[in-house]
Amino acid sequence: MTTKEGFAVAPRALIAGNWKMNMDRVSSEVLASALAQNVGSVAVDLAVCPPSVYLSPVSVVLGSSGVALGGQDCHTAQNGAHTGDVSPEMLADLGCTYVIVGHSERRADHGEDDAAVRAKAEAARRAGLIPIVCVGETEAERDAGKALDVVESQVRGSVPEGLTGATLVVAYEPVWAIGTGRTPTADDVAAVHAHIRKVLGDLCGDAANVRLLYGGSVKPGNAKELMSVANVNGALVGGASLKAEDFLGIAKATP
Ligand SMILES: O=C(CO)COP(=O)(O)O
Repeated sequence: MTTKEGFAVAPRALIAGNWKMNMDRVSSEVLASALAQNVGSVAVDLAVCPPSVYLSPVSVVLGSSGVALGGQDCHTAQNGAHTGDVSPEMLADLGCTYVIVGHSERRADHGEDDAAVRAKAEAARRAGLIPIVCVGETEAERDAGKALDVVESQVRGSVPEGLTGATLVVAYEPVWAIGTGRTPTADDVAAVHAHIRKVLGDLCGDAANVRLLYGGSVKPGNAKELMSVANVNGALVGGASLKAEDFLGIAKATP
């Protein structure tokens, strides 16, 4: 049986919260606890990506609730003289399932290019983590009509070859939609996601099963429309992932 998007077996949508550099220990635990208690009321997979210093307490609170844990970034090495960095093996050791790589804030603030992002995604696989590889155009690139070209080039440069629906997640996050309250139209999201799916066909054996997340100003109020777009298999949520009610509201609005 195949779904309208062509999945051999439709994966559940994934709603992942990128807490970025927010929260403190107690508020992290309170939020994680609310999600752990309510995960049974949603029909999607949930994941949270807290700041690395709070992974451990959040992991304890999540326990065996089924809410998955992820890192926000990782180094490529397993260990060594890399002051301030965290290896994918360390994330796995704390119970992480996922790690975000290539977020636009890291591409912009830390000069990470596609090759660096791909190396991180490969390192994540070495540690058994599922990389959430982020791509997305800037406003100037979209205005110049280059959104599809930019995203294609990022996918080809950042996604390692040979991954599958079980070992890769890709997040489309238009830079101009992050934290701005602005979102692309459903048609624009559909066009980019269909294009990413097509490009992944050259890189992955089962591109149809790779979950493609949309990220950028996803809120409970717009989640239903955005999450209903063809080839959208979930969301990477920033601001609205910091409140249990909003994050769960997005999860509940996701088909
Ligand atoms: O960058 C994002 C998630 O990684 C999106 O952030 P916002 O949901 O705050 O726009």
